[in-house]
Amino acid sequence: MATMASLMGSVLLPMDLCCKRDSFASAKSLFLQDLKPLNLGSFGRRRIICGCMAPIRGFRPAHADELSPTKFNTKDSSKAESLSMVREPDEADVLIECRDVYKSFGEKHILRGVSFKIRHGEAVGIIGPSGTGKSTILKIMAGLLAPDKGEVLIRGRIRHGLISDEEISGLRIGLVFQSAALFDSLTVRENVGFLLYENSNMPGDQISQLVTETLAAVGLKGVEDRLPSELSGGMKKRVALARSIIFDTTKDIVEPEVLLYDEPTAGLDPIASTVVEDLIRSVHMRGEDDVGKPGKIASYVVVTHQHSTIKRAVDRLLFLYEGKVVWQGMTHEFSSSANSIVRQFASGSLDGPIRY
Ligand SMILES: Nc1ncnc2c1ncn2[C@@H]1O[C@H](COP(=O)(O)OP(=O)(O)OP(=O)(O)O)[C@@H](O)[C@H]1O
Repeated sequence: MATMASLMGSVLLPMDLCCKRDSFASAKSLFLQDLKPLNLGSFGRRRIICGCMAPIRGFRPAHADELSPTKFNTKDSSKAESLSMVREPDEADVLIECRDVYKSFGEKHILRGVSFKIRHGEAVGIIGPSGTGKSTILKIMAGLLAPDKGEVLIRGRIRHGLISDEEISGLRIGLVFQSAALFDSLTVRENVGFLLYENSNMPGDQISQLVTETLAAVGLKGVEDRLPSELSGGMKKRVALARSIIFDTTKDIVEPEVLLYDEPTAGLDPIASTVVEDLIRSVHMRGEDDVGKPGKIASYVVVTHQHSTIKRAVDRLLFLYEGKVVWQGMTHEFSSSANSIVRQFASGSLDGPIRY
């Protein structure tokens, strides 16, 4: 059974099984087999491929009525004023919202009412002790796992169940797992262009050109024909990132993309970590990629334990502990927080409310 998968541009790829096959065709057939452990078998293939990518047209936020200026009598200024005071001004910028999310595995109650919002343009870190559910919440955001209770809203619309092209619109969600998770039997070109070869009408030479451009954006040149086994760990992570940011440039509408990174710097030496942290920044819309173009990722979320990644790659932090977000704030506020849980975690002390 695949223990890791990557959701890239809304598509799941099997990871650790790929090395057992030696052809692109085999990888394609594994693609669907591996979805079954994730309980996605009932979805047709097209639906999985297009999950999270339904057209933005006709998009209507859950609170569209409340937000409408015609909802309230404008003469009732006190009501309008009190509403404007409680409503956050940039609600329309929210791309993903987790609202009171619960998740258990058997008797283990992992998430117990997790709520937060990811806004357009944000770079957010999720931190917290081991086993507290950070990867679990990423998978729930990506649509790989369904919450037991609570809601995930994608651009204001509640997502029902797992990824499905009919229910989610206007947002691509990419999940980049800790291991680079490449198809070992495919070349770098085939890995990076996998979705486009499989699901777009783009001609092969156009995909190949796009692959080369995307690899250049993450600082890789001349590796298209190599196999993953011929790359260093850091290069593999770059290839995985290229695979998650490539998209069909012939489409009329390109939805914003949120990238979810699960421990992207785990296992890397400090310098290699810095390279990856800068890469994460560079593909973000506020950054600049390796060829000097502005990045295209609208927002990203990084689960990490690494102090350097917290400091270098994210602006805002969510601290998850005992199934809830117990603290959130800007990265620079983290080390000076008075919250005893945060203080203990930041100092690595054995004394404090966190027990191992
Ligand atoms: N599919 C699953 N089935 C059973 N238990 C699971 C499953 N997925 C996660 N868990 C359990 O849920 C808990 C939270 O796991 P998760 O990987 O989300 O934690 P985490 O905060 O990311 O941990 P770490 O920082 O160590 O990576 C763990 O105890 C884990 O064993």
